[in-house]
Amino acid sequence: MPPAAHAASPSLPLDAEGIHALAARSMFELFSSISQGMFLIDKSGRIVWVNDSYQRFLPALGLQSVDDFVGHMVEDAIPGTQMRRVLETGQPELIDLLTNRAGTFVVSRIPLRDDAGSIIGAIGIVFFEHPQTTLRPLISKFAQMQQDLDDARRELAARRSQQPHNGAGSGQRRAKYTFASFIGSSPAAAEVKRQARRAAQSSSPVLLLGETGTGKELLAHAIHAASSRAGGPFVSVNIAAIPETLLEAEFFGVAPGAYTGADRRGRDGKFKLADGGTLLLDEIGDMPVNLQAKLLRALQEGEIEPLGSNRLVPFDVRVLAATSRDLPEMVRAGRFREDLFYRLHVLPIRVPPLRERRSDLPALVEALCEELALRNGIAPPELLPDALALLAGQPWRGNIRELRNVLEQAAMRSDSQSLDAARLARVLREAGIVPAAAAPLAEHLPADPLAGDAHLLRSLPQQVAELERRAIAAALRAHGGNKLATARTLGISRAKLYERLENPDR
Ligand SMILES: Nc1ncnc2c1ncn2[C@@H]1O[C@H](COP(=O)(O)OP(=O)(O)OP(=O)(O)O)[C@@H](O)[C@H]1O
Repeated sequence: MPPAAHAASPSLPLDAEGIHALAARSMFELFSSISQGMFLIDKSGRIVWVNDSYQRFLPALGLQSVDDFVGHMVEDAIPGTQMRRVLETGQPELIDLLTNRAGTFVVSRIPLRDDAGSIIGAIGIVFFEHPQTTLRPLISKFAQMQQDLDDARRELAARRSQQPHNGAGSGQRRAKYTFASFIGSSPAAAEVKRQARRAAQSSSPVLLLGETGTGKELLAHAIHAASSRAGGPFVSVNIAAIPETLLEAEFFGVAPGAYTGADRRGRDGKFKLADGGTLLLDEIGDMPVNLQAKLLRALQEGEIEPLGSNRLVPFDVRVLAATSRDLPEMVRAGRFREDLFYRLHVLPIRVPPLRERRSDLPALVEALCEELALRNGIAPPELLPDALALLAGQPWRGNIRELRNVLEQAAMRSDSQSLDAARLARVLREAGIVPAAAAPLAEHLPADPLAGDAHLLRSLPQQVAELERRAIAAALRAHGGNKLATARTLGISRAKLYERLENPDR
């Protein structure tokens, strides 16, 4: 039975048993006062006691008074509760997340036993409500630590691959994404994936052109992962992020003895690190003109000259380049070498902005919400139809990166799991975006409205293949990835489905 809610009596005998009883009682009182709420159930699962602070959750649970709570079976009063599991297993659950109509909570469930060790009931404790906001500092700290750990691991891998007995091709730098990571089945997304898959089969340079945040880097990873070099390293260098004076060493490396001090031993450049694999030259439009000539020479000769050395070192690297700048315009203005442009422009791929593939928005939102929920340890936010329509109306100049940031901010600032248009509009304004009018939900449209009929002016087999791809993707989504159910819905055999999935371009 619930202990009295007053301080422990000083008259208790202070033998071992008495101290134990005192400790148990003060722990109970401590938890009752520091937590957001606490209740007890008996061994049948009936609620027998609730403390005062818990009672403020009752209206959100749809209950009028304590009488609707105490005396009722726990699962009737608290949707989604796992208290019965504790009665059944006898195992405490020290920390768990519970989400129901009243919100998301960090909870503890502790079994209660009698002197003979039999379960006589359980204590339910709510430690935090709205962990998305109350635990935010903790979650951010954890995310930061995770980031630091990832950085340290990358650094370590980079150092190892620079050591002479552990070659750069040891495969520690792997692609982070595959084509499956590129979400979207709109005509524009399907076309860019088709071109990128083709590019993966070739060894020529690829130039990824598109606005910021459209997924150029993601596609570069995917091209590498699907290419014959997938077993080799994938190395990326962000030219815009490196000071001009350090770029040459970063690209081509430094010979031993070229510098005094810490760098005396020499250092491999990105071309060496990517040997046997793929090198992404990200933000190639930011390459200083004097280095453009050196890069062109390296690409033409297949050899680099580390700083401070007079030796040419051959490399075996497949080069991908990406930029959000207007490279042809830069060539016209004399800010980018024409010969280097043509050297890189062998397989150009234009990655479309989000506003040209608005019909991908629902799928992107779903994938991004799941990703951010996993990363932040929260339940994935759900967007109500008016919220999706609002997102569909925005120009998204920062594209998918901007969409992801907006969703993350909305999820972190919201106490509820479902997000409506009003809440999102507030987040957009706080992010400095004046919300544009909502647009009809893309999934109700026959095709991408901005694409007009242009997507129909292609060969029929191409369009049929595309329709098949979209139908397969939609059926897979509807069946949560279950291939047998997908094949049944589409009226094809499972073998045929696998064949199509493996070779979507047929
Ligand atoms: N089609 C997509 N599906 C899922 N996520 C995507 C997609 N495209 C981009 N993203 C995500 O959006 C973010 C930005 O993508 P990425 O860095 O590849 O863009 P970018 O075009 O290289 O941008 P920048 O030019 O600014 O470097 C990444 O987190 C990426 O995972």
